[in-house]
Amino acid sequence: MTSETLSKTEYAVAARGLTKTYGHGTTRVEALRDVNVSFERSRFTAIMGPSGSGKSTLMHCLAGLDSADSGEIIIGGKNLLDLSDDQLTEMRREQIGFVFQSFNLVPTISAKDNILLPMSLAGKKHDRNWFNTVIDALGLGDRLNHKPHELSGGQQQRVAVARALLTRPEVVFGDEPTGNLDSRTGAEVLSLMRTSTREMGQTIIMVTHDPVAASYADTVLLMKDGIIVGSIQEPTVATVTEALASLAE
Ligand SMILES: Nc1ncnc2c1ncn2[C@@H]1O[C@H](COP(=O)(O)OP(=O)(O)OP(=O)(O)O)[C@@H](O)[C@H]1O
Repeated sequence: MTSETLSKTEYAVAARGLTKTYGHGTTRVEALRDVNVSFERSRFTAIMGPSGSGKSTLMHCLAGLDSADSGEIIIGGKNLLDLSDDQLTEMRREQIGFVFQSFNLVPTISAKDNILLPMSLAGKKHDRNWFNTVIDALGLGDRLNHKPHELSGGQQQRVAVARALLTRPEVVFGDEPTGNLDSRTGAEVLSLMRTSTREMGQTIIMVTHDPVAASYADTVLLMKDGIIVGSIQEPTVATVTEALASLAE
């Protein structure tokens, strides 16, 4: 498929022939070996696989945080590998949202200002209706004037999710977004992420080690040794656990 045909599809993110190698000689590691993958719009996808299988490398390359050696990555009709550094920065700011394990909120400003920060940095005004929709959906209405340290871990992560959703990015990437939360709070955040795909049309791609977190996704992609080796539709904790066990064999 060419970049032109990829950009016209219903995919929010698509990659073809992605390779990434770290190191040289005896320390050479092929972290991605000719990865071909497409992520449909409005779907929640979890990427799973054994340690070292290439999950983080794939996510970092797809999100433009790391550069692939070859291949193409199409987001919003553009091939990331063709963009200049400035264009890539703009793409990350406008088309890509991030939710990290460690929340990454600015401690000195309120929840509301944290949520608005990417738009303020881009010099853009936010759409008040959309802001209210996101805040209502995430149940943050009475927490907006609090600073991050005045919020629980779950509330802080909901602020991070709201911040990611507010720009209406083409895709939100999550890196173990519930890794620092207890199971009940994690379940709440995952449900909200799932709701954002169903009710707001958001596309989410999440890397996780946790079969419970993955069971909230529509699809689980399984990686091993730098390639995608399978997928599970409508995953359950049991099907994911079983698939991971068979990958480890
Ligand atoms: N900066 C780096 N320099 C050298 N090798 C690296 C680097 N980053 C990753 N690797 C190697 O690339 C391979 C894939 O790593 P990656 O972090 O993508 O795997 P992962 O599936 O996310 O692992 P984990 O589940 O442990 O986080 C591993 O063999 C890793 O050691």
